[in-house]
Amino acid sequence: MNFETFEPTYEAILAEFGFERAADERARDVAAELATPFPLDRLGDWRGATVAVAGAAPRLVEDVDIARDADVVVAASTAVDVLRDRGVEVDCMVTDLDKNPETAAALTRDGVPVAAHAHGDNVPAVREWLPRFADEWTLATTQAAPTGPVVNTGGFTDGDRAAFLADHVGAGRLVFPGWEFDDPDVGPMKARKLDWAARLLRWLERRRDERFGILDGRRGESDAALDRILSGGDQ
Ligand SMILES: Nc1ncnc2c1ncn2[C@@H]1O[C@H](COP(=O)(O)OP(=O)(O)OP(=O)(O)O)[C@@H](O)[C@H]1O
Ligand SMILES: Nc1nc2c(c(=O)[nH]1)N=C(CO)CN2
Repeated sequence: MNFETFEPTYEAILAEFGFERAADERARDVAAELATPFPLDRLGDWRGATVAVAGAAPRLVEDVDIARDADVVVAASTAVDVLRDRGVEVDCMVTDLDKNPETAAALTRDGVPVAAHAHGDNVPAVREWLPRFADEWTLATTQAAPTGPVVNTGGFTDGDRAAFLADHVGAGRLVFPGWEFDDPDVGPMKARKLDWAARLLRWLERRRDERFGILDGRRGESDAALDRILSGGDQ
């Protein structure tokens, strides 16, 4: 997805959370100073592949085999550690550097790509961690307009950004170990972020003409929200 298509949804997210676009843009510009261009073919060839997009819900420990059986594994944040502890190596990590940046830095040094996200509320982490990453394996991302080496392939939370990235590079089937939208153990802010993750994955599902089982029971709410945002625009 390109930014022009993502922008109306981005605006709706900013409005709901009270995030400032200018703060996201400042964060993006900090990342642009620290990162180098990352041609997306450096991810490897995911075209037509079954890609597991691993989320960090507690159920990931029961879903590990879904990742193990996939052609490609792209994992969000702490999902990487859960999978690696169980013998599943990831092909890419997607993170906003807020929980396990040491894992991300080590992956880049081992030649595993990490999509590191800069947003208005993580600038100190961007400044601290991007210089410790191996440039060649660091894909800097933004949710604002892309600039220089910093890209935006769509999405908001680490997990749904991973799915949008996989889609962007031509993934075949997407499967979703470690996802639980109605997780009773998350706080109110995380729950609202997960609501957006569901809407964004619903949007991706519609665009791809695919069915993601994790969305069963949630499509009505997501469609209503999406239709308010997308009516008249590029669906
Ligand atoms: N029940 C869940 N709890 C946490 N994450 C979930 C859950 N279900 C799906 N996910 C996905 O897994 C991702 C990684 O979650 P984790 O809690 O490790 O990281 P995070 O850095 O707090 O995520 P984010 O900053 O994107 O909210 C989330 O971004 C979300 O997309
Ligand atoms: N400005 C801002 N952007 C974000 C934030 C956040 O807390 N603030 N959290 C995200 C995923 O958790 C993704 N994007």
